Amino acid sequence: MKLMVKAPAKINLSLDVLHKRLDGYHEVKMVMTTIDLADRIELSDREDGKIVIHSQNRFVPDDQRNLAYQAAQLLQKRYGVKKGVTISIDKMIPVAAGLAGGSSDAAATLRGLNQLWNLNLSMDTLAEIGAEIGSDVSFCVYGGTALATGRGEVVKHIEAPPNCWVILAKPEIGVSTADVYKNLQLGSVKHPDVDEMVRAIEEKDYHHMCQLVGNVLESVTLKMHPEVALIKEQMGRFGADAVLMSGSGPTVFGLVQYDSRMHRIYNGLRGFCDKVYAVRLLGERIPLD
Ligand SMILES: C[C@@](CO)(OP(=O)(O)O)[C@H](O)COP(=O)(O)OP(=O)(O)OC[C@H]1O[C@@H](n2ccc(N)nc2=O)[C@H](O)[C@@H]1O
Ligand SMILES: Nc1ncnc2c1ncn2[C@@H]1O[C@H](COP(=O)(O)OP(=O)(O)O)[C@@H](O)[C@H]1O
Repeated sequence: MKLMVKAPAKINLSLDVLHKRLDGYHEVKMVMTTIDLADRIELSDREDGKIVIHSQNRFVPDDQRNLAYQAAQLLQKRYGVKKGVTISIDKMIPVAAGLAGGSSDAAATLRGLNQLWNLNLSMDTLAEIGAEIGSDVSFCVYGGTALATGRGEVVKHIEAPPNCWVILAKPEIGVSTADVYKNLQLGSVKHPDVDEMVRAIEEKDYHHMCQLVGNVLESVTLKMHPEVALIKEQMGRFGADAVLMSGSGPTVFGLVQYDSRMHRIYNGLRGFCDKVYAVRLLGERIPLD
């Protein structure tokens, strides 16, 4: 049997880091939301028990390093599944970009295999399993919009943000999330007001939401890669209502409401930047297939 699943990217509208924990992770408080840029994943049953990854993208690992592979392996081991699976990843989300592409592939694999292998697990159980793969995987299991705390795996759902365009610009560099957290100097950062961001979203106050975007990891990545600051500047100049780096970067996103403004920014950035996209917010949770 075959199954297609979509794995949408996320952006962080607000990202604060509270402190470094004893386990080496950082305690975070962030608002995440899914966007209409998604990898497409095809899952095909195998009788030989093997997990096989196919992807045309040379940056996507085809072995145990792939987060989708890890998702399938965890389900096999935990639930004694004898079947295997071929996971074909049609990669649309840029890799190592701060958009949780790998985490979303893992989450989509969990949702899809739950169905393909008749496991009947709840979304909450899939999210718990996801947390073992990576901090962002739990959120990606549900999608939608959430306040994420802990190391990112404690997910509280909130309303979808007011709808708008999201323009994404990714320079031709990849960023290691671990390096960014390692270089973060918490004494000297400006903390965003995450609670106020949640309120603005729930009140569907687009302009207040735009005023509140903030990400403590931004200064770290900007120092490592000055081209990210240049993209931010360009997006602001072309008229985005809010401009912010997503996650650990290097992707910069801009928010706009009007189609005409979206086209102006999109066209202005193309040619200047490696990859540019204009997509809608998804905002709503992914139903259990
Ligand atoms: C920064 C964020 C924001 O959403 O996203 P990305 O930029 O990766 O998309 C996340 O916190 C990234 O989550 P994720 O990419 O799942 O991280 P993990 O695989 O769990 O961890 C990778 C490494 O980042 C560091 N890490 C991650 C999460 C966290 N709360 N504290 C940390 O210190 C650790 O060094 C860890 O070894
Ligand atoms: N399915 C996958 N898709 C993309 N990258 C993956 C995948 N599985 C593992 N990786 C590895 O994870 C790293 C981070 O990728 P990604 O999830 O795209 O970025 P980010 O954590 O910045 O959102 C990549 O460098 C890649 O080697």
